[in-house]
Amino acid sequence: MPELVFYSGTMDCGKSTLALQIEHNRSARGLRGLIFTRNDRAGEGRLSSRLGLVTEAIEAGEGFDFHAYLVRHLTNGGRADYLIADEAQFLAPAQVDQLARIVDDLGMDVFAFGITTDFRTKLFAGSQRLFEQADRVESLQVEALCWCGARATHNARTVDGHMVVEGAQVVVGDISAGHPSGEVGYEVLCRRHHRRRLTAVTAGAGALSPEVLPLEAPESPRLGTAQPAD
Ligand SMILES: Nc1ncnc2c1ncn2[C@@H]1O[C@H](COP(=O)(O)OP(=O)(O)O)[C@@H](O)[C@H]1O
Ligand SMILES: Cc1cn([C@H]2C[C@H](O)[C@@H](COP(=O)(O)O)O2)c(=O)[nH]c1=O
Repeated sequence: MPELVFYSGTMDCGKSTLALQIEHNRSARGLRGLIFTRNDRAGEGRLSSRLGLVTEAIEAGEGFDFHAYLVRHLTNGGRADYLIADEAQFLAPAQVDQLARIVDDLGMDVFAFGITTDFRTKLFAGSQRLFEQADRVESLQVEALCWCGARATHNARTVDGHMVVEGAQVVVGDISAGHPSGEVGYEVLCRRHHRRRLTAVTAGAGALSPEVLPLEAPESPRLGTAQPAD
């Protein structure tokens, strides 16, 4: 049975890498896929992984109709055995419904990849609809880690390494400690540190270190940083 599968997680947990692996394995066996994305960091019409791999993709912007595109493609003699949609959190609910229709009416597997929640811990509309419509929701096996060593479950938006909680939901960007001054970046955190707005910079943690473990211990006063109230 064809399926709509949603691979969901935080930023930097390997979603795009997995999308490229699925594409590689299937095309190596003679299957033909169509690859879609929206707002990839590498630019329009690109699906890129932090491991350095990148492939061309069809940009599924606002108003793009997946079902109509597929029907046109097939009517014109094109072939498609499966479909990949990266950055699916940015899709509109109606576009996710089109993906579900492709599975049901055209009999194709659809693999969607996206982050679950935004920097304010709210579900993206595309992700919410995927949770509602997917046959399966899968977590990635490689866990992204918070600076404290715990599994990262939340995405923080940062400016100069400090977590911010105001701003537009969509700001394309990357996780990195080295953003130029004032530029928006992202950092993955555990819930505990997201709640306290404690990033690696504000916690004074350069790299994951045994000194910040065990996780149960209170944030060390050694760090000397003020902790925002809950
Ligand atoms: N230099 C590196 N060496 C090995 N693995 C890396 C390197 N840089 C990134 N990665 C891996 O790539 C993952 C991010 O992959 P990516 O597909 O770009 O994530 P996502 O699409 O979920 O944001 C990281 O979790 C890490 O496992
Ligand atoms: C948390 C959050 C993220 N984004 C953007 C930042 C990136 O461009 C993508 C996620 O890409 P990844 O391949 O999963 O790293 O989403 C955003 O616009 N708003 C947010 O709140």
